[in-house]
Amino acid sequence: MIQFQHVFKSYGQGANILADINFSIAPGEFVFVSGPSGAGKSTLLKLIGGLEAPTRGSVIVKGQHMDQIGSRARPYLRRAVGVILQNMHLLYDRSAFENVMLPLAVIGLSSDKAAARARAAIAKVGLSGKEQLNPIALSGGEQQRLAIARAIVNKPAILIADEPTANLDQASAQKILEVFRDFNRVGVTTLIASHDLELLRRHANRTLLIEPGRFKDLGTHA
Ligand SMILES: Nc1ncnc2c1ncn2[C@@H]1O[C@H](COP(=O)(O)OP(=O)(O)OP(=O)(O)O)[C@@H](O)[C@H]1O
Repeated sequence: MIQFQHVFKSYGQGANILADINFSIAPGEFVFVSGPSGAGKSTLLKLIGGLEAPTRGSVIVKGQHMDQIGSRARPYLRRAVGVILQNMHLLYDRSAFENVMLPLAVIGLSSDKAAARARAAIAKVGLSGKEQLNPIALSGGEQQRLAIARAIVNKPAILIADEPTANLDQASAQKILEVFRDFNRVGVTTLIASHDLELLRRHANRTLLIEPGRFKDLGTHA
């Protein structure tokens, strides 16, 4: 599903953030990406989402070399990966519902179908009834769930999330994790970057550890 082959990544003339990274993730896996701040967790997720290109090596997602895909395949692949970045990028001049509708605008669904899908996505993350609120009126955990609804509304095969539980209390973090688990249970391959060791300890899963100058696949631990 996702393969990294000898991947190097640096920004501009800077040093390598990632150096010779190799791993593969099978369909339906649930994987944490962990490591200290600045080690390159977001960078790794952005490579999978096609938001950054490797400096060297291959990133292969659903059989496609991300650096070689033509402009026609790119939107398809972009939709295959639901991306939740650290600062969520919610639009605060629109309603929660309109935020979730945004990714549907480009795929040519009728407005009825799009609205039904957006409502279903909002229901899946437990926000039914809050559709017309501005995101600013939602709690941190609810905003995070809204960002998840927007990321899954196109039914991606892969979901990647960068620190989705940052700044949340334990109970809200737990709820967010459960939302991801629900999507994973129905087959969505899920990658979550987190440096919350407590969270990682409580949820035994395969973990990829990125430390400055070191990458380790810790495998699945109980
Ligand atoms: N667009 C960019 N241009 C230049 N440098 C960047 C860019 N994006 C990230 N970096 C640098 O790459 C390094 C890794 O950043 P990255 O965001 O991937 O780390 P991280 O492990 O996700 O950190 P955090 O846990 O703090 O979010 C950092 O030193 C960062 O400053």
